[in-house]
Amino acid sequence: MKPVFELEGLRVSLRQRHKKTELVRGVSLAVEPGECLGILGESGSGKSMSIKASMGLLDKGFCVSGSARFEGQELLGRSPEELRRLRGKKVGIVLQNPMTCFDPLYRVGYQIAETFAAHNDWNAGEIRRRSLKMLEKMCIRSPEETLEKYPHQLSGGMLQRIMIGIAVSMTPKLLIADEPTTAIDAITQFEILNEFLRVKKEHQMAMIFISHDLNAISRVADRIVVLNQGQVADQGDFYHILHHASDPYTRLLVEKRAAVMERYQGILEEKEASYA
Ligand SMILES: Nc1ncnc2c1ncn2[C@@H]1O[C@H](COP(=O)(O)OP(=O)(O)OP(=O)(O)O)[C@@H](O)[C@H]1O
Repeated sequence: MKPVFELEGLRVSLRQRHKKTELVRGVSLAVEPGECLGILGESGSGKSMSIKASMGLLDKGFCVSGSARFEGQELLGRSPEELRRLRGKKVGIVLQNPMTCFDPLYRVGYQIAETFAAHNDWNAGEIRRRSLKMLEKMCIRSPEETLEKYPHQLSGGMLQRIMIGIAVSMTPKLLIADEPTTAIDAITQFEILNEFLRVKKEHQMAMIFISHDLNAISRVADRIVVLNQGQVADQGDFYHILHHASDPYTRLLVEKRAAVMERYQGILEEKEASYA
């Protein structure tokens, strides 16, 4: 099957005065149609940088080389306008902090409508109908009222759900979620992950799910690529990562997860004992 998206030997460096820092050092990966690829790695491992570099989201100071292809077409070297059109329509992107994606000065409904209008030729009535339908689908109560609200009047979880809803409404070929559950509490995190699972099942779209959290990734990803210091350290399905990964860095992530689970189990047992 032809990949929807692939990176081949992607390199990103930053030149500051006379110093050149390599941030991404030859990353190769591919996402098949209908597949969810998890990119796992600790803060600073190059997860966001790899995606931003391929989608034209980096400033001029960065130097990008190698290859990034979407549906077989090279992305590196394309004009900012071409890449802007690609993002939003064919590639949906959901970022870590939904607050930064909404303008605090405008009502949520206006901002949804603006995005819909920028990528489609829907008239005002169609935009309103689709906005309400999207909010209902994302399980937002009182959709009509929500459209009238300003971002600060909604919770982080609600805004994140709306961001996913906007991205999915464009029926992109690829949905990229960069740490979409990091800035929200555990219960909302659980709901947002369910949302991704539902979208994946319903739309059969290719997805990239970026996270430093092996638990979160294991719920949605079919395959996981582990990044460490700008390089691919390991890859395989969750079972492989959990039981057969040989890379020391990957093992460290797995052990950390086991330690967290053990601690969680201990707290639960303590609580049960105190109730008894
Ligand atoms: N704007 C920037 N200017 C200079 N260096 C940067 C910039 N953004 C990221 N970096 C550096 O690039 C490297 C990779 O960062 P990247 O954002 O891809 O990490 P990440 O794995 O996505 O982690 P996080 O989730 O914390 O963002 C890190 O060393 C980081 O310090």
